[in-house]
Amino acid sequence: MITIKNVSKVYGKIQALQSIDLSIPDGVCYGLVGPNGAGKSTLMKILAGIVKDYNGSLNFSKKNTSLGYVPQDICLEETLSAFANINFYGKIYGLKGQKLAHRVKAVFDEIGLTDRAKSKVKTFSGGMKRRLNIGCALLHEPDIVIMDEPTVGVDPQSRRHIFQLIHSLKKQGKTIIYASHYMEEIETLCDHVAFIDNGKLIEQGSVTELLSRYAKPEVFIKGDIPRAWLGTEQTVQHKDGGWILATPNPLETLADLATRCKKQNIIPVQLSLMQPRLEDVFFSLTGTALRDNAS
Ligand SMILES: Nc1ncnc2c1ncn2[C@@H]1O[C@H](COP(=O)(O)OP(=O)(O)OP(=O)(O)O)[C@@H](O)[C@H]1O
Repeated sequence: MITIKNVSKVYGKIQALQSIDLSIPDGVCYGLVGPNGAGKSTLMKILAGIVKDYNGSLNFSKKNTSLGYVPQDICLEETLSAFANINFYGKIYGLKGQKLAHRVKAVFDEIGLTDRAKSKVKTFSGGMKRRLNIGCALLHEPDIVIMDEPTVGVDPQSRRHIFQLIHSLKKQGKTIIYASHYMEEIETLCDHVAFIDNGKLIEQGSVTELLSRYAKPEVFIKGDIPRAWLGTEQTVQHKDGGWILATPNPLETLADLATRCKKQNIIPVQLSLMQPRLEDVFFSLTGTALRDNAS
C-alpha cells in the first residue's frame, strides 16, 4: 500500500498540488485522471522521488519497494541503438553481467522490439520510442511501475502492445500507477481511479463503484421514431440517429418502450441500455468535460 498524506507542492506562485490524500493498494492498476496542468505529473514525480521539495508525507508499506518510472517526455539517446539505451538503463538500475543480459533480452521481448534492438532510436516511430521508454523502466523488475501518459502520440499497433504489456504486468502482481487524460484507457486498464483537477483531489475509488455512484445508465432507442412519441416528461437527446433517454429507472424505461413498440407494431433498429462512462462521472463532479481542457 502507498499512503499519500496531505501532499502539497508549489512551483513559485503555482499551486500544483493541494492537500492530496490517497491510498494506493498493492497489485492494482491505479489511474490518475485530470486535464492538462491538473498536477498528475507532479504527483508521479513525487512518488518516483524526482520531486523532493513537497509538503506532506509518503509511505510505502513494503520495505525496499522498487520503482520503475516512465516519464511523459521520451528520455532516450536517439543516436544510439535501442540495445545501447536499454543496456544503459539496466546499468543505472544496478544490473550487470548475466543478469543484465538476461533482463535486456526479456524486456526486448516484452516490448516487442527484439528484431529492432540494433537499430538507432532515431529510426523508430513515435510508438516504438514509447515502448522502448517503457522497457527502460522495467529492467530491474520493479514492484511499482509509474507511467505518465505512456500512449501520447502512439499508433494503434503500439497502443495495443502497451495495453498487453500493462495486462501482463498486472498478472505479475505489479502495482501500476497510470496517468492519462484518455478516459477510455482508464476504463480499460484501471481498477481504481483518482480524479485530479487544479491540483486538488476531486474523487477517488474503484472504477465500478464510481460509475454506479455518479453515473446512471441511459436508454437508447433508434428507428423510425419521432421525438413526440417519447413523451414530454423524459429528458431526451438526439444522438447517432436515435434518442438517448435520461431516466432514474433505466430498466423500467427500457421495458416500457419495448411494450409500447410491441403494441404499436414498431420494430426499433436498436433498443438498449447505454453503460455510464467515467467521462460522465468527471462531468458530474466538475461540470466540465475532460476534453474541454485536454489537448
Ligand atoms: N517545473 C515546473 N516549474 C513550474 N511550474 C511547473 C513545473 N512543473 C509543473 N508545473 C506547473 O504545475 C501545474 C501542474 O503541472 P503537471 O505537469 O503536474 O500537470 P499534469 O496534470 O501532469 O498536466 P499534463 O497532462 O499537461 O502533463 C501546472 O500548472 C504546471 O504548469
